[in-house]
Amino acid sequence: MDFSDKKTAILGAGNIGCSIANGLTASDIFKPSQQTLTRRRTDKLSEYTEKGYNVTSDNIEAVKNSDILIACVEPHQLDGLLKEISSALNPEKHLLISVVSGAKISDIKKNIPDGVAVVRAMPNTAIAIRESMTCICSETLDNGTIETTKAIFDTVGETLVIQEEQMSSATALVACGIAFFLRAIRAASQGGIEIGFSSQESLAMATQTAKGAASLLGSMKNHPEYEIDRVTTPKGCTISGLNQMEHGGFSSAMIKGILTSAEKAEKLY
Ligand SMILES: NC(=O)C1=CN([C@@H]2O[C@H](COP(=O)(O)OP(=O)(O)OC[C@H]3O[C@@H](n4cnc5c(N)ncnc54)[C@H](O)[C@@H]3O)[C@@H](O)[C@H]2O)C=CC1
Ligand SMILES: O=C(O)[C@@H]1CCC=N1
Repeated sequence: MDFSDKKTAILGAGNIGCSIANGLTASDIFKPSQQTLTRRRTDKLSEYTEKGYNVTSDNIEAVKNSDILIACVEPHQLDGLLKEISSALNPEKHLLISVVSGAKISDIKKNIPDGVAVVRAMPNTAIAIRESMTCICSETLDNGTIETTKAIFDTVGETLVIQEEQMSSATALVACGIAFFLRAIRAASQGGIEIGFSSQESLAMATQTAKGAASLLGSMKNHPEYEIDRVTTPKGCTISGLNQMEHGGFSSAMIKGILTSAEKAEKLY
């Protein structure tokens, strides 16, 4: 899909908003000059101004100058943002993509004019380096908005179209999930320090090993347990370590954490 004559506005350019902007630029689907970033304190976006993005605190101006709007504010800030931009929204022109956790499409539609296309997307911060897993949903699959949204997010990682009822679960697994795996890498590197590596060496070794594990699954398409079986030599040291981790509740802690995050995500708005 060609977006060369389209413009985007990231409304609320904080952590995920800036990550999305970086990813879109890295994918070359939108040049910085095609992207507007809004934030109340624009001084915090000076590096983006220098790179050629349009930076403003004026959401209405951003909406008027753009075709694809990506709402990236915190859940409690969403209603205020939507009420502010409502008069500038044009059903003939705008596609509104919300990455806001917990806010349903029906919630969003209460605050905007009839007919404006609304899609929800749930990316993660790895979108900045085009390695996001982004889950997408809309009310209807037949008006082209999903295709457009998918075409955008396909350039910055993998995408999956899901039902809206699954969106809080997706939030836990893919958006929060980045933090879960980062914490796992940190834990591994702490273990590495205890067995003799410097902090830097240990983190580099844990990071590359985690990347290798993820890439193995991505390339070979095998179940993790199949790949684990290839590492666990009978009576060897891997199974000893793995079983010790399970005695400590490793899998259980990850599963319970994901359930807790999904429940919280549902209540965020
Ligand atoms: N951080 C993450 O990894 C992910 C976050 N999300 C969702 O994205 C949303 C944003 O999360 P974060 O980026 O972490 O929060 P954040 O607090 O870093 O970013 C929100 C930004 O919006 C700005 N803002 C608030 N009201 C505004 C307004 N009326 N006009 C312009 N700017 C305004 C704030 O100043 C802030 O910079 C949340 O709803 C969150 O649930 C979704 C996926 C991943
Ligand atoms: O922690 C949060 O609430 C947001 C949503 C997913 C990632 N960050």
